[in-house]
Amino acid sequence: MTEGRFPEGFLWGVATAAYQIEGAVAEDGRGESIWDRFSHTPGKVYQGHTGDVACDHYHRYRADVEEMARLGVGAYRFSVAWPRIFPQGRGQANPKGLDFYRRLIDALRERGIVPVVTLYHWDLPQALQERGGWAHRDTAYRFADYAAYLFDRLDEAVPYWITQNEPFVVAILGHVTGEHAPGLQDPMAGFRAAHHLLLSHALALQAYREGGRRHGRIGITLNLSPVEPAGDDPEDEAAARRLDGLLNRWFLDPLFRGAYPSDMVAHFAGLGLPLPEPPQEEMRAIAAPIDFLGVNYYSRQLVRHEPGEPLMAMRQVEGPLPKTAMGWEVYPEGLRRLLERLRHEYTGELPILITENGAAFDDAVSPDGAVHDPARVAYLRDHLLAVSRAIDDGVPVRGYFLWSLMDNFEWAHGYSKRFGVLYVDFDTQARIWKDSAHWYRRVIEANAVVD
Ligand SMILES: CO[C@H](O)c1c[n+]2c([nH]1)[C@H](O)[C@@H](O)[C@H](O)[C@H]2CO
Repeated sequence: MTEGRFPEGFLWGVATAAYQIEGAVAEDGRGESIWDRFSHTPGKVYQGHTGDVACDHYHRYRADVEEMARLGVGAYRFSVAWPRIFPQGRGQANPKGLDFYRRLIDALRERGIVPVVTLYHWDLPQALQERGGWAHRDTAYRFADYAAYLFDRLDEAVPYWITQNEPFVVAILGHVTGEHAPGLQDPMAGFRAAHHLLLSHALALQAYREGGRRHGRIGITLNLSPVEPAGDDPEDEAAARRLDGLLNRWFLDPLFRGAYPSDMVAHFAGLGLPLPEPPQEEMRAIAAPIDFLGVNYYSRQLVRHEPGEPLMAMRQVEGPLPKTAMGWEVYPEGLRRLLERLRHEYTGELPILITENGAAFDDAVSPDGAVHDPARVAYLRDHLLAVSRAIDDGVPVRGYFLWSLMDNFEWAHGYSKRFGVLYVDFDTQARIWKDSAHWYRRVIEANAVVD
């Protein structure tokens, strides 16, 4: 394959998530989510922004699907809002919630766009949080019930299912740093949540495999990054190994080796965090075969040893490379290296989908009415070239989902960070194609990186 070209049938897509784009948070029976609660809690989100309206996708989905068709994407990755399906997280289902996703999926299929459905993208029903949330084992079983409910009713039309989006972020930012909902700062709750998220994946996987004739493929999405020492001090290298152990291996090892990384278990035990030995049958279920691994890649992590930092004895440092509006280094080579590592250490010939890759930049509408975003075009081009090189080296990458279709609610940053290839004017809800959208359309058409 010549550099920059992609295999026949490569899946080109865009990605979004329910709470970030839908709005209509109290419409048609939807229940409250932890992000509704968190975003309405003063001081948690930039300038008090919430997902109450977001991109109003709940009402504008047909027009948004038309934009996807104009882009020429073959697939669309979106998430189902659990609180629309089960407003209390369990018990009584909400038919109007399911109906919205049926209409969305029908609109996609009418335009030849494959739905790729993420079951959980952070919007836990608040009622389940009040029963303990992900730190409570029962939530994993409620997730499996929710997943089975959707499998039984939507599987005929959904070729790809993703159980969890980024369990690391849910566990650590939601339960240890407190930057995300539910805003806890309790390391033991974080470790319990991490295990219950993996358990929920395992239980949903069992429900999929055992639930009679199923038509699709099922996997999980992890946020993964190369972790590098900021200097050549052996202590910095050890710190990098520790962050790699928590960010990457804490999830990859259970999924592909059936056990938590022993060096990290020992590290936390040494801190007086004796993690309970998980039942072996749970670890076996977590390691059950999946059909693909979803990889979200944005940048690398650069770390130094920091003796005073209580959990990891490390601190992340700013690197020298050009950065996006999030302050993340632009490091496309990291994506190629990550994919090579995955193939050699974990996934082998298992198909990989890049389920998120993209960048935020300070976009603005120019006097000519266009949105010129050369930095995003350059970011996307270089990362697609990295994917193409990995494929040429034999890594079985089967698809790429650009984050994101359109500017949306960027969690604690609210609407201050724009990741879309479509600019959203949140006052009018107008969608304006950025130069990167025109470029991405040409990439898809050519099935290759273009200038
Ligand atoms: C380190 O970045 C993470 O992997 C990551 C980045 N992102 C994500 N995870 C989430 O899956 C999306 O909901 C975010 O909107 C998106 C952009 O921030």
